[in-house]
Parts: sequence; structure tokens; C-alpha cells
Amino acid sequence: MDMTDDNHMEGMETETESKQTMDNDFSAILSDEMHQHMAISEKPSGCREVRVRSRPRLKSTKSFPPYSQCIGGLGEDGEGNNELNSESSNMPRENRNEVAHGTERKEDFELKARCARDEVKAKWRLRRKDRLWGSHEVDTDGWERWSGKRRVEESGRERECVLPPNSEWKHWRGRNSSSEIDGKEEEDEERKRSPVAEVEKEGRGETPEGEDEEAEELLGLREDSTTHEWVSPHPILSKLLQSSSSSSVNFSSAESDEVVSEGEDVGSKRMAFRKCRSWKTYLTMMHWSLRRQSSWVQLAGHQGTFQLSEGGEVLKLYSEVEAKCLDCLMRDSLRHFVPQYHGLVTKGEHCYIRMEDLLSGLRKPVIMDCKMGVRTYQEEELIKARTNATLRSDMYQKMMKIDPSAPSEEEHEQGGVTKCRYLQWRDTTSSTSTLGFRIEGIMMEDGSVHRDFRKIQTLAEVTEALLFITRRQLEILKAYHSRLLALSDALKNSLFFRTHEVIGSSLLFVHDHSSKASVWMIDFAKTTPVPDASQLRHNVPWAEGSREDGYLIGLTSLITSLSQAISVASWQQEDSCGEEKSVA
Ligand SMILES: Nc1ncnc2c1ncn2[C@@H]1O[C@H](COP(=O)(O)OP(=O)(O)OP(=O)(O)O)[C@@H](O)[C@H]1O
Ligand SMILES: O=P(O)(O)O[C@@H]1[C@H](O)[C@H](O)[C@@H](OP(=O)(O)O)[C@H](OP(=O)(O)O)[C@H]1O
Repeated sequence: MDMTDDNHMEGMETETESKQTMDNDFSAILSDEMHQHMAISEKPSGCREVRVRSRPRLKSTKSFPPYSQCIGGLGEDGEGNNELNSESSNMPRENRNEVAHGTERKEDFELKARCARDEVKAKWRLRRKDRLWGSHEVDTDGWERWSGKRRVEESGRERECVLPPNSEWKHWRGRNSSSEIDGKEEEDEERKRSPVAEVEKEGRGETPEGEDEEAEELLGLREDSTTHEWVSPHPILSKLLQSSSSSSVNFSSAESDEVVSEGEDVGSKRMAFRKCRSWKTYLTMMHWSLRRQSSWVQLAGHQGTFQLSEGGEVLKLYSEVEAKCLDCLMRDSLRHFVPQYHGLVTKGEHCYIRMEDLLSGLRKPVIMDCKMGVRTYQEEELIKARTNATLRSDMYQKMMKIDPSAPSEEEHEQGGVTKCRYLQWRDTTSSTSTLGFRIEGIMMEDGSVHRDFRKIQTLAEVTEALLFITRRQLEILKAYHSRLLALSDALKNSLFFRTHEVIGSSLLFVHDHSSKASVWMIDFAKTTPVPDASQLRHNVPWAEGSREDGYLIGLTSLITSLSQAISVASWQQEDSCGEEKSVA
């Protein structure tokens, strides 16, 4: 489908789209705009080495805000410390002062009572956080993984793949047995908390122990809160209060992005709260739903091929090639780097591959899709183009929109190009053929999607993109770097990798404001086994017939670029520390 837009031919393109989510009845709201392109800047490409301790200089591009504008984003808004909503940041300044000074004037017994209350509150908060967003644990080797749904058993071999023990970088791993017990308890609790269970309870007039307190806390109605602050209710809860008579509630993540008016006072919220006839039912439904809330979004790829399953997994339209790969990968050393494969499922007329949602557990995630390899066409496609060329007018149109001078005279006359010709042209006009990967798309935490990175051709520009998406947060950059090094190790040990030509596969970078960061291998629809007993090296340029894909060339470029970004971010941090000291 050709969706290119002339407006995108100039400067930075930012599509501010709502995050596309899917609700429980599987109705997908997918992006209407895919693969939009810009004019190509004919810049020389190449990698730039970073000298240790020297400050890397990056070529400035129009694609991303200058460094100064990138400072502060996530790192300074305090979101990292928040739970359901920006509780502390929403707290009025006077109230914060009150907390600081008021407690000093309390009598001893009041302080003791407060301490006890605080302890109870803290426990509630912890439990609530666990229930809503899932907890993660730190592995003995310092690695973490989403606690989501994955259960991974670690073998000694796999542990070899991880980085040095003192690595502070994070990666999510499956729960171990102890946390699986937690998970079971959680499931029981969840079952109890399902709307059905709750309605039944209500009918019997039961009140779950502690729920009143938790409910009020969630709704921001408790005045004896630890910090004496006005806690804004979660946006969805706020919405619920406003429509308490409504019998159905739409729990889309778009709603969760709504901002609660700070002007609302406690009194009016209390009133609204009282109006809510069966608030407990709604609240429990909310809890239940929030646990299933997903930030899932399709950043790149074909439209209409994805759905979310009831269980929160991602369903991708069946492809025999991809299903075989995923199945094989579940038994390979790469299995920690690919979404968990849950087999096939049929929905209506279509069959789907069911796999782990890699965004599960992330809140307002930042996502980057990098298509790996020095080429995105298979050798078969090349042969097919020569022998049985089908002309694609849609691809000719895409080409024309980006660069009217790109098609040859003959192609102009035909009004079409072969797919292979188009893909080759895409590869050479992006960083694919030079750096061994290209950025297909980025989604920022506010839901804005940037899909045009065609003009990114140099490593310095990639570094700038990395600094942009991570808001220069060292922790995230290091986590990505660490994860890629581990992936590099795993690839070396992978039989699957040695024996497969990996074409058009992506690395999906994901992180959120809590500094959870990971990178995953996705899309194996064009990954095929090499014939006979031959093996690929993946780190050499492609020559026809060799079937080499240059995957490792791309990985090395990305690792180098991340090192560069880390140097820049460190430098900047040192600079700002120095400035602070000199001001003081
Ligand atoms: N397991 C997953 N969890 C979360 N998001 C995913 C997952 N798989 C895919 N996605 C999302 O869907 C997008 C497209 O995925 P994918 O590359 O597999 O699709 P595709 O249609 O095969 O793409 P292409 O056109 O490049 O072949 C990704 O960029 C990512 O945003
Ligand atoms: O990103 P663009 O410029 O829009 O181009 C698409 C992209 O290269 C996809 O990878 C490719 O699908 P495959 O990976 O499956 O080959 C698709 O071919 P298609 O139109 O034949 O699906 C192209 O149209």
C-alpha cells in the first residue's frame, strides 16, 4: 500500500499519532500511514570511530532536536518515581512545603501513628504496583527481564552469554520459581478481582479487606496519605468517576494518556466518588483491566497483519517460514532474544502466529525498529526478478514520490519497477547497504511516530537518533549496549543463526520511563535455512550466490553507535556537573 506523502519530503517528519491499541474484542486500530519517505540526501556514508575520552562530534541533522533540546525529557520530569500517575509531580508546591515543615511540628505520638500508617500505606503501594504493572527482579548476574508472562529456564550455557558481573545494565528475564509462586498468588488474587467475581461479592455484600483504603488511595481521596499530598486519580479512574452511571467502560490506552485537571479540588472529587453507585465494581474492573492494559503498537511492517489476543499476546498473520523459524528458535541459544512463541491460533478465516507481546509491562514505551542486514531482498527474489519480472506500479509510485529521478527511462515508460529493484534502491539510499541496518521507525513516549529515516546514512546520524530516543539517559544507553553485546555472543553460539539467511529481520529496541530497556529480534518471515550443510558468516559483504546477509555488520554498527552515544551522554553529564559545581 502506497501511503507516501509529499509533505514528508522536507525536514523532519513527525507524525503525532495516538498510540494504536487493540481492545479486548480484537478490533485493531492500526496506523493508517505506513512507510513514509523523505527526500534522500546524497551524503557520503561511513563509520566514525570514537576515541576514548575524546568528545565525539556528531554531524548535525535536521532529523532530531539539537542536544540542548533533548536534555531533560524523561529524566527530569520525575516520572521515573511515579506509580499510577505523576503523583508527586501533580502535588501542589505548597503542599510539598507543608510536608516538609508540618511534620516537624508534630507531637511524638502523632509521629509514631503516622509511621505505622505510612508502613501500611507503603505495603499497599507495593502490592498495588506489583498487581498493576508486574514486578521485575534482578538476576544474580545483575540482569533483569520483564516479569510479564515469560518463564525462562536458564542454563549454564546461556549464562555464559551475559556480560561482566559488575554490569549495571539491565535485561529482563523470566521469573524464577519463587516469583512463580508470587505469580500464582497474583493469579488467584486476580481471579478474585475479576469483574464477575466482584459483582458476585457485591451481591453478597462482602467487602474485600483493605480495598476501601486502596480504592481511596487509587482515587486520590485519602487525606492521610503518607505525604499529605493530593494524589490525582489515575486518568482512567477519573474518567470512570465522571461517568459512573455508564455501564461499559472503554479501557483504551488513549484514555490512559488523558491528563487530569489539576484544578479539581478534593471536595468535588469526593462528591463524584459518592455518586458512584457501585464504585467497587468499577474499581475492580479497572484493576483487572489495567493489568491487561498493553501499550502495544505496530511501528513498522505490513498493515492488517497483527492483532492482540485475549491473553495479551501478539498475533501475527501466519507465515510458514516465520512459524518454522520461531519454533526452531525456541530451542536455540537465541531464545532469550526473540518473543516467546506460543504456537498457532485460528481466528475466523485466518491463522495466526501467537507470540509474546514485547511491550507488555512497559508504560508509555519508546520503540525503535531497526531492519538488519546489508540487503532486504532474498536471492530468490533477485532470480525471480530476472526470470519472471512482475512490475509493481505501487513501488514505482513510492520511488517517484521520494525521488522522481530514481526510475530509469524504461521504468518511467513502464510505470512500474520490479520488487527487487525497489528493495535494492531502498537499501542503497538508506544506511542498509553501508551500515548493515536501517532505522524503520521510532515511537516516542508521547506516541509520536517518526518513520522517515531514509536520510540517515552515517553512524553519527544514528548516534544522534539514539541520543534522541533515550533522552541521553546513560542507564538506558548502557542497557541497550549491554543487551546488544549479549546478543552478539548469543549469535556466535547459535546454530540457527549459522544456518539461516536472515533477511528483513528487525531489532526492536524498547524502553520506558522506568529505565527498563531491552532489544529483541523480530520478523523472520524472510529468514530461510541455507542449503546443504553450509554455514553463513554474516559479517562479510554480500556477493550473489553467497547468501550472506551482513547481519553482524549491522550489529557491529549499532554497538559502535551506542558506544558513541554513551560517550556523548557521559561527556554531557560531566559538563553539567562541572557547571553546577562552578555555580555553587
Ligand atoms: N512480538 C512483538 N511484540 C511487540 N511488538 C511487535 C512484536 N512483533 C512485531 N511487533 C511490532 O510490529 C511491527 C512490525 O513487525 P514485523 O516486522 O514482524 O512485521 P512485518 O509486517 O513482517 O514487517 P515487514 O514489512 O518489515 O516484513 C514492529 O515494528 C513492532 O512495532
Ligand atoms: O518499506 P517500504 O519502502 O514501504 O517497502 C516495503 C518493505 O521493503 C517491506 O519489507 C516489503 O515487504 P517484504 O519484507 O515482505 O518483502 C514490502 O514489499 P511488499 O509490498 O511486496 O510487501 C515493501 O513494499
